[in-house]
Amino acid sequence: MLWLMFTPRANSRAQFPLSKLCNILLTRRSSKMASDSHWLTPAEREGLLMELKATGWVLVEGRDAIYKELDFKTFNQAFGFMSRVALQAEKMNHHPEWFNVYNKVQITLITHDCGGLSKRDIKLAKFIDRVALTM
Ligand SMILES: C[C@H](O)[C@H](O)[C@H]1CNC2=NC(N)=NC(=O)C2=N1
Repeated sequence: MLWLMFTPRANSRAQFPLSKLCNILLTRRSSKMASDSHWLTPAEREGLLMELKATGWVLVEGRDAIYKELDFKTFNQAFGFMSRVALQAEKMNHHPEWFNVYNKVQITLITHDCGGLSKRDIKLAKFIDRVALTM
């Protein structure tokens, strides 16, 4: 009788069956695979990089990243710009590497998860260009 009282419930595993665990792992894997679709094909990459280079983005040496320097009239404008970009970056779960002094903002975009440029960098770069035009 005492043995029965201290033995874990025989069916405790049934509350979290192996099939449920497999489903969770498979779902994780497929959402990771979905994020792989953010890769650029060589043709996409060439075209999109041409567009971005025309607006002042350059390729970083020794790293598959893009870089741009932006000048504003005041610190307030630079910081206002950064605030708008920060909100978008958070929405996209894609964050810039950036540096600000007074009215200047230097931005590097790269996808750390894949160690290179992805569609997310292009999307954020285009957003950055649009916001900069409104400041
Ligand atoms: C775990 C989380 O999804 C990652 O660290 C996100 C967050 N922000 C990110 N930002 C950038 N620029 N690249 C990433 O790969 C990245 N990954």
